[in-house]
Amino acid sequence: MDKKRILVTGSNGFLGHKLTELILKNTNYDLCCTSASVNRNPQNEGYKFQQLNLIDLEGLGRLIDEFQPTHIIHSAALSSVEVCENDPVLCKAINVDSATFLAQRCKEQDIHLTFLSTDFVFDGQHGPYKEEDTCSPVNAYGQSKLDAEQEIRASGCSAAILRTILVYGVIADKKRSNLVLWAKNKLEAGEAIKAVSDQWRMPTWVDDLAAACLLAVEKNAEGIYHISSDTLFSVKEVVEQVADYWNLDRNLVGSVTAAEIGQATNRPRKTGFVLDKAKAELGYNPTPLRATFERIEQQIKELEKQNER
Ligand SMILES: NC(=O)C1=CN([C@@H]2O[C@H](COP(=O)(O)OP(=O)(O)OC[C@H]3O[C@@H](n4cnc5c(N)ncnc54)[C@H](OP(=O)(O)O)[C@@H]3O)[C@@H](O)[C@H]2O)C=CC1
Ligand SMILES: Cc1cn([C@H]2C[C@H](O)[C@@H](COP(=O)(O)OP(=O)(O)O[C@H]3O[C@@H](C)C(=O)[C@@H](O)[C@H]3O)O2)c(=O)[nH]c1=O
Repeated sequence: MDKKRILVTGSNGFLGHKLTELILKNTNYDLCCTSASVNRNPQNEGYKFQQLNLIDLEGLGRLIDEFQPTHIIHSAALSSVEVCENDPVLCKAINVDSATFLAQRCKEQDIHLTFLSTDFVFDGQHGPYKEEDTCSPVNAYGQSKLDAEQEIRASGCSAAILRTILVYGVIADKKRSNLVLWAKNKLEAGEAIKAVSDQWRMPTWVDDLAAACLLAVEKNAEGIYHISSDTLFSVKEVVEQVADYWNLDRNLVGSVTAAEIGQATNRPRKTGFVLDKAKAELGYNPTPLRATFERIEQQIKELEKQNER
């Protein structure tokens, strides 16, 4: 059986690192990675890497012609809410126009597209959300992702749109922090932190998200799927779970409201997802929070050993 040829965009990113690691473990896949900067993944053998700015659509088209992917996992994005608010032109170019171009190419060349989207397509007034619930983004980032979703669906290409939430975990690139690592590192340093008490999320372990992407690839899945953990926590409760698991001082965990950190209007208050469709159609099975912490602890130790070599 011919190998699947997977092109991953945003390979230097949080999810991109995990996707590279997971895809390289499977001999049925050939991998090509692309990202705006030079390859930051220390796992830099066994696949083609092409540095490319996605604004260069001609260059992106040439890469697709050269690599001839059967599947594209489009993970690249301007993923900062604030940057997207401050630079709507750049936000549209990266988050919408590149996705639109890829969808058109995928339609023309019969390539399957997996697109990463977000809970920020919702307004956060009625979570947890099903895939068919009405979208009403409250920030430019969420709007750009919804616009991309709509362009992809209008293209008629074979596509899975995976929406996810507040991704956490550990990768080799220490520059890419996230809620869990931020809380763990601060509390281990004995530093007091303030966690948001009035935002509710179903945080997603990056390893589960990468696995979900490959489920979509394997099944040539079509449509929108909600991918997250299946327990709704306030952000502060997630941080308290981190303190409890790693036996850190809960008293260092203070409260802050979304309004106090300038996130009252530009972030949805309560999201979370109903996972029935992803579980039934993809076989998606999220890892419980504390079990993800156990795996993160093991991965941190493995990375420390690799760094000692
Ligand atoms: N992290 C989260 O909590 C969530 C993420 N998502 C979505 O999942 C996807 C992956 O997220 P995550 O891994 O956190 O993203 P990151 O921000 O960690 O990585 C995004 C990657 O996109 C690349 N990129 C950005 N602009 C360009 C450009 N102009 N040309 C080429 N590459 C570019 C960057 O490349 P480089 O580093 O080389 O410059 C970066 O590595 C994104 O689409 C995001 O919107 C959805 C919900 C939650
Ligand atoms: C700065 C700060 C943030 N927080 C919380 C707020 C927020 O819920 C969480 C993460 O803060 P951030 O602003 O980095 O993350 P935020 O931009 O809210 O996260 C989003 O990222 C994009 C890519 C998405 O698609 C969304 O699903 C979501 O994951 O940390 C605190 O608790 N205390 C703090 O001091």
